[in-house]
Amino acid sequence: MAATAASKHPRRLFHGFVSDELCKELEFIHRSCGTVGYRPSVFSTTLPHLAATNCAHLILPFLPLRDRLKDTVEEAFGCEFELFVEFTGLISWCKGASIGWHSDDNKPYLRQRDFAAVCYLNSHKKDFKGGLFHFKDGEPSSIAPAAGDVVIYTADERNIHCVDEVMDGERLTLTLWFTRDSAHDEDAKLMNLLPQRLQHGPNSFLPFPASSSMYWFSQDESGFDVRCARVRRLGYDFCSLEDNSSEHDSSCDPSELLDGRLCLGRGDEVLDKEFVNSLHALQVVQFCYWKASELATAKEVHYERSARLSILKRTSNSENSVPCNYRLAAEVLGGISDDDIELPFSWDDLILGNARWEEYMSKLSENLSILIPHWLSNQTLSFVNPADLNI
Ligand SMILES: O=C(O)CCC(=O)C(=O)O
Ligand SMILES: [Fe+2]
Repeated sequence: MAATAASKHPRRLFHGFVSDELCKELEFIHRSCGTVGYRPSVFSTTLPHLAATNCAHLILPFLPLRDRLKDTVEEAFGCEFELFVEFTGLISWCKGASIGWHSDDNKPYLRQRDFAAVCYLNSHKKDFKGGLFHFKDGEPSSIAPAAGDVVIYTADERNIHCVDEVMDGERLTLTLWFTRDSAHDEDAKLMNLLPQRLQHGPNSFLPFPASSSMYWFSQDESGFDVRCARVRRLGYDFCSLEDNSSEHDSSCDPSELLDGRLCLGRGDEVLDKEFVNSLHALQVVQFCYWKASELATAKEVHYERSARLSILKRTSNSENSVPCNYRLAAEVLGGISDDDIELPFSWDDLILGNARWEEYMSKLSENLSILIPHWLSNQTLSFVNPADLNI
């Protein structure tokens, strides 16, 4: 009987729960802010990490979905108690990542987890190979991730599950766990980090990188910085302007160069614009990738009015010296080799994209400044349209 089956394995699968546009926006956030994750071949972007790297404004796009998931879980499982979000994170699994049979509350430090929600942000076969999800018993028994679909289930032994090894590409999810225990409320943690943001002022939307070890992916004595790998994947690289590079202290850790001012290069050219650090440049490049088709149609109109930035010839001094194994990066992040990277956009698109990135970030940042005092007084991070707050 259906009712018995549902109570034996309380779970639900929803198709088309997350819009394509939001899937792409969250992918942009992950590819421009993510760090190396807690398991091999995994990258993650958590909300506290965004707050800690001066990107708290990038929490806003998560919130309406986060609220909707909480309501859906409470309703689907008939919760007569309040739920708290314990964890919200973008998680990507690359070649070689998998997880065997488990329940999500199966460690002493995970006992507080009552429910899970996994939102698939990209699709099996199209974006990655392998990575199918299976429940040990009950229906549905297997899920081929498709962008926009969401599976929710109880975190206990009624929903033992596993994920097949990812064979190629990057499998991206937004994963949330919910708890009845207010001591594990993620909002409370975030609330402690947000007031710092108010001190920086509403126009402070430039990212601060975390420690360079958080971006270092290592495997078998080799490795790469995920920020370098991700700009490289879109055809660019970080470089310094010639005059600056001669001043670098050769004894310093090359990864620390990624914390300071740098430029973007492509082939033998360098754009004459300094970004405050690698995360800033990476965000602009990833933003252009996200908005590539919009930028391609908008640029004719734009160039009649805008002043162009110049493109310089690269010199040997401008190479950055972070020792990345790009072959390993290409293997881990997707089957694109160094020789056949497709360039999705031109310098012109990048210049226009940089202006659009500033508009996007400053709007989010302004909204965040309106919302923080409201959140602090309510002690919860639920989504409200800033225009309705009448401040
Ligand atoms: O990404 C998925 O499909 C599920 C991942 C999982 O089981 C976990 O993170 O515990
Ligand atoms: Fe799991």
